Amino acid sequence: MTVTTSSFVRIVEVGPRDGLQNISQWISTDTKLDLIYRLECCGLRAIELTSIVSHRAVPQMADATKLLQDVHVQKMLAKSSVRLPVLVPNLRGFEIARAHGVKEIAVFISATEGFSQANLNCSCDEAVGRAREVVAQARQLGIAVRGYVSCIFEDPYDGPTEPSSVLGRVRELLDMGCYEVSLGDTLGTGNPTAVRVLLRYLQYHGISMTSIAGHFHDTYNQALANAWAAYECGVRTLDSSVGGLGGCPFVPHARGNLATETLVASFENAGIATGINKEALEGTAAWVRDLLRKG
Ligand SMILES: CC(C)(COP(=O)([O-])OP(=O)([O-])OC[C@H]1O[C@@H](n2cnc3c(N)ncnc32)[C@H](O)[C@@H]1OP(=O)([O-])[O-])[C@@H](O)C(=O)NCCC(=O)NCCSC(=O)C[C@@](C)(O)CC(=O)[O-]
Repeated sequence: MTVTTSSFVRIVEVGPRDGLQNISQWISTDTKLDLIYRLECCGLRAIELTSIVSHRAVPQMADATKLLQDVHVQKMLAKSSVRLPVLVPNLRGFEIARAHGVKEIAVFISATEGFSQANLNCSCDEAVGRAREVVAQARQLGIAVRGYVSCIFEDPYDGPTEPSSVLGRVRELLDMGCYEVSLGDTLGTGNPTAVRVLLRYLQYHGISMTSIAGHFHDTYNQALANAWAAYECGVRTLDSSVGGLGGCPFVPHARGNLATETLVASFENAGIATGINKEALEGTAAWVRDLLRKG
């Protein structure tokens, strides 16, 4: 692979949503807003703000509406310089997002049944149906939609995932109008070989890597290597979370995402631009670690 200084990778920061959603201690709305503001100041230009989901399922996201009403968030939403997706599982979540001026949402499905039931309380096909309704309405209103497919390598309840299941779900999301599909190694059991095999399989079946993002959890310290494997296969969008926060409440022993500061340092050191201020990001990561230590 030839790496030139004109190479670029786009980072989608998922810290305020995926990063925080599995933390049991309550994090105040002000602290969440502070995190979002700091991330923006680091130069991140795609920040997943929150999710509008059941407060019983994910208590940490219960203040999504309050967060979206914040004056600074409203100003950020009014500008077009930062993409600020909000995760929604159904039309109800979409309606709330829309009413608060959200210009981008993310819908999420699983490649596997066990996780779909645990996460969304419905089958994969039902989840696709809900996503389709949401995407149709969003598209009519000019709201951009990102899609996620979870459990690309393994499901915590069903075991290994068939690549054909991933392909089918990716196609469905793209066909319904998602501009990009983020592939979630939800358990973090992937490795660079598995990433290459899956991405080549998707490419072989006509999926363009320009419409794919990588979302790697770091359970076995493979997330950075997996990000590189994805990059080598042509993926130019990678999800990560400052401080390596993250995990899904419906994955037993879930571990964090690839840390944004690790991703940025590794790619910048290899001459691949991220547009992010490394020093400011390190400062924010230290702030996050301090915050969680204090509890
Ligand atoms: C999808 C449901 C709601 C279905 O839940 P359900 O029980 O099938 O649906 P329901 O319609 O019967 O609603 C249950 C309760 O949720 C409420 N409700 C219903 N919809 C909403 C909404 N939009 N916003 C707020 N509240 C809502 C509804 O009002 C009701 O409230 P209650 O009567 O219990 O007080 C539920 O299963 C849920 O919220 N699940 C949360 C899933 C979640 O957030 N998971 C974590 C994110 S996914 C992830 O982390 C993976 C990813 C994306 O990062 C990629 C990767 O790593 O793989």
